[in-house]
Amino acid sequence: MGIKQIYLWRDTDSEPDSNYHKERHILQAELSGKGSEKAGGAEQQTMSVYLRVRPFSKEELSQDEDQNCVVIENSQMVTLNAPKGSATMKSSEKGIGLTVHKFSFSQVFGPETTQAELFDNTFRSQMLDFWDGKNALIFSYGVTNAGKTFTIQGTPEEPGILPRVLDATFHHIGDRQYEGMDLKPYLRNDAQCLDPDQVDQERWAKAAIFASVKDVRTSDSSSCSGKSLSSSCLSYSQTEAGSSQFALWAAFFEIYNECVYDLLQPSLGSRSKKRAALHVREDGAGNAYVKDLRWINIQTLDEACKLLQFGNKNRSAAATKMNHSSSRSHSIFTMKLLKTEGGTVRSVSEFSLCDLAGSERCNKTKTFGQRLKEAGNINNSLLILGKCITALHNNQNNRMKNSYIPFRESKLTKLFQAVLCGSGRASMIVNINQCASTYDETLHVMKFSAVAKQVVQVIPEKPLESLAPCLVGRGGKPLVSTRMLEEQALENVLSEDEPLDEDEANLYLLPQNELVNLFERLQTKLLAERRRNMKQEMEIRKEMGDAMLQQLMESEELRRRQIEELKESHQEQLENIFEMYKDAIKEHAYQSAMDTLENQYVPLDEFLDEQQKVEVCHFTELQAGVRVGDFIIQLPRRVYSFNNGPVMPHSSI
Ligand SMILES: Nc1ncnc2c1ncn2[C@@H]1O[C@H](COP(=O)(O)OP(=O)(O)OP(=O)(O)O)[C@@H](O)[C@H]1O
Repeated sequence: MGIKQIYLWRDTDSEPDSNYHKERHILQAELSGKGSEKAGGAEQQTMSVYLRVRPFSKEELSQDEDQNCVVIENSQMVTLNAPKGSATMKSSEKGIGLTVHKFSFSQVFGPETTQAELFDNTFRSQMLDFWDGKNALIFSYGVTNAGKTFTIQGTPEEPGILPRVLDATFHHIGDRQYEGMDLKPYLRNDAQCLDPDQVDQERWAKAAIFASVKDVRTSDSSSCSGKSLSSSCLSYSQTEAGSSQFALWAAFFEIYNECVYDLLQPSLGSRSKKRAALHVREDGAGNAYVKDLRWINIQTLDEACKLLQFGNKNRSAAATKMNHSSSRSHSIFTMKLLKTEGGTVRSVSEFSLCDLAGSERCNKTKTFGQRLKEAGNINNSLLILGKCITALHNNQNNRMKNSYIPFRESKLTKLFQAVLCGSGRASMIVNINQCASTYDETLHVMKFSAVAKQVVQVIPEKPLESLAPCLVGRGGKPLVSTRMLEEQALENVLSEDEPLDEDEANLYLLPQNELVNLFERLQTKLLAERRRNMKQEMEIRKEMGDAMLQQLMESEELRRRQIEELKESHQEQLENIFEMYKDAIKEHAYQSAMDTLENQYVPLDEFLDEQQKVEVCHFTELQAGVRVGDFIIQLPRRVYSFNNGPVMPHSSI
């Protein structure tokens, strides 16, 4: 396969300082060949994505899993051939998709690659970054049983990347171990100065973990043997001279069903107790960290291995059809290296190794109930990791159109957001097996990694956060002003790494009047710039004002039209109601008239009878009236004759 072998640390006879710088230079030269470039003091580099193909196991060979599905073309190219019966083959028979896929990687490692070869050719540059105060992240990705844990942790006989990084780091520290245990990582990038009580607590916590590991070690096989790897693999030299000292702290946690659990919590042994999930919070600078995560100070490889062993015991593992002991959680081992000088913390760097849960999809693993929920959460966080990587890549391709990157949608991506965005170097190891039965899942993994490979990381030469860790005391109160630390750090950057360029250096040689002129010119420039900015701001404000006014007018017009329409419809309704009333009144009047008529109706016979009666009555009255009239006429005469005797007929009174 022709993998390049580079044993940089073998040269133990030469000067330590020169060794270190020589290593850096060679690695930088290597990196420049792998697509890294420098722009404005920042290093731009596509994310390193390595492929590791694991060998077949005896059972797999006996089950006819070897169907030439994975063919390694060269050190960077691999071909996948769809086997008969796979979904990919069936789709291609229907005319959808291809049966052959080619993928390229930063480097491809075949089944015969040893753990040492893999480590030497991949992650050393990140380890040097870590020693240099920068952050690093490695994550392993692949389906269950593809060799992720083997690559990250390995076995006692074949230690993986993590024990190798630890071993190399302890060799790098050598006798410059900061024994005090009173400087501890705090939040994401800061350090805390512990008082004696707190130091005692740290010691007890550490002792409690190690006490329980002793029992485990006899029964459990550990991936990390605790014996130095230097003799078997590489020899490391102490690299930097000077008064620096180092303190290494480690944490081990897992993300299971979107909950973060501390794997270094001793109480986890008891099955009845429910584990407490930890919260993911943000520090003042927006960096995510796990609140209340247990950090243990480790001073030897043996201690580190015990931690790993302790955490592994706690790791939640659930049976699936594909691999009975498969891990169903993302496990993350994080180291923080505090570099101190004269009681001041110069830098805090972080190195995380993330062993992702198997990436298989639900249907394949035949999962139900709790397992289905697990699979859903695992797939979700991996899906979001994929989405983040795709969005990062898309944004880099099209800088005008920045799309949303969903870092916050899963704990995993939230925690690694800073590194993925360039606060450190991130790399990915893709693990695959060659089995025909898992071909479709493997193809899915390969497609995901193809996108990841295109993500460009812009890593500042000196990330500011690593320059200025804030030292805090009990309760997180700053002990030293951050500004002072920043100034000191800036001073360091200027004095050590960035010699003044020619123009800046010449400034000191200029006579005073020229300096005054230069100052005035700069001041004029500054004023012009400010004026330009102000003008721009005013234009923007005006544009925004106009747009708002326009919007207001439009909404007012809309409202006016709505009111008008409402008025019209009300008017219409009123008119209708009025018409209805009018009709009702008419109807009522007619009805009343009819009722009255009906009440007053007299049949004709009755009416005629009645009329006759009336006439008879009238006649009778008339007759009676005549008689009365006669009587009245005769009355005076009668009265006279009564009084005076008989009177003359017809004489008037
Ligand atoms: N490169 C390799 N050489 C030899 N054996 C390997 C290699 N890679 C993996 N194996 C073996 O294959 C098996 C599965 O590997 P491992 O447990 O690392 O898979 P995994 O991807 O981590 O699975 P899971 O997702 O379930 O954790 C183990 O027995 C391991 O020892």
